[in-house]
Amino acid sequence: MANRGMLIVLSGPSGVGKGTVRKAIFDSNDNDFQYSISMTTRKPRPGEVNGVDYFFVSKEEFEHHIQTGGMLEYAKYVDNYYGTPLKYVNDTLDSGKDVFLEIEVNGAMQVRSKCPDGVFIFLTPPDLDELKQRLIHRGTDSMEVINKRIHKAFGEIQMMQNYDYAVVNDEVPKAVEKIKDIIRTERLRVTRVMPRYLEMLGDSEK
Ligand SMILES: Nc1nc2c(ncn2[C@@H]2O[C@H](COP(=O)(O)OP(=O)(O)O)[C@@H](O)[C@H]2O)c(=O)[nH]1
Ligand SMILES: Nc1ncnc2c1ncn2[C@@H]1O[C@H](COP(=O)(O)OP(=O)(O)O)[C@@H](O)[C@H]1O
Repeated sequence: MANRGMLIVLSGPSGVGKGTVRKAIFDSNDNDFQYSISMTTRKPRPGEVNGVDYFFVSKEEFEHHIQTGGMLEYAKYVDNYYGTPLKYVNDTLDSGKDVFLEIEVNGAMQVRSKCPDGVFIFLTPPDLDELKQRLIHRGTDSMEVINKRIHKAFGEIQMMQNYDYAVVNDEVPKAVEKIKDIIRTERLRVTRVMPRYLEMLGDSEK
């Protein structure tokens, strides 16, 4: 049986550039992990496609998934539900492939308690003014929603200490390289430990 895959969790405040950085990672030709598409009750933004960006569902459908144990984690974020469907993550990890989640901090902490051996990466803005500028520049949210997201960002940034790594998203290509380096290092750490562990098992069986 293949070794179970590694779970990689990227989070950080809204507008920091998680989506941009994640897309750049997945567009690069050396990418070899799988993106877990989240479920949300948020309405699609122009250009967003169901089953590609998110699974867009009703509140009732989302709550049904929660009640039937179909979510690895979920959170309510600025009036909407967001969550990670459990089956895809489990099946993909079981097949030996690494899975990449891009989720907010409360969900990330739920994942951390269920899968402590995951790799938790926090993407942080150079400063809060820049974060606000990015949200305004993106042009997808009303000023009211932007202010709610910035307000939330204060608390989110304090959660950074609960992550294994923090990466500043000053320039996208640099952040992408740092994240790829982290993943490479973590993979080496696992494969370095494995043979020793297997050797020890072998010894004890002698
Ligand atoms: N807990 C959790 N958060 C999610 C999930 N999918 C997306 N999010 C987060 O929900 C927040 C809002 O997402 P969205 O409305 O798409 O806004 P955007 O990330 O700012 O473009 C972001 O912080 C996302 O990372 C998920 O499956 N679970
Ligand atoms: N390093 C960066 N420098 C400047 N702008 C950025 C950077 N990364 C992302 N952006 C821009 O900031 C806005 C928010 O990025 P996005 O990926 O949607 O954030 P998130 O998914 O974290 O909410 C977008 O307009 C994006 O083009």
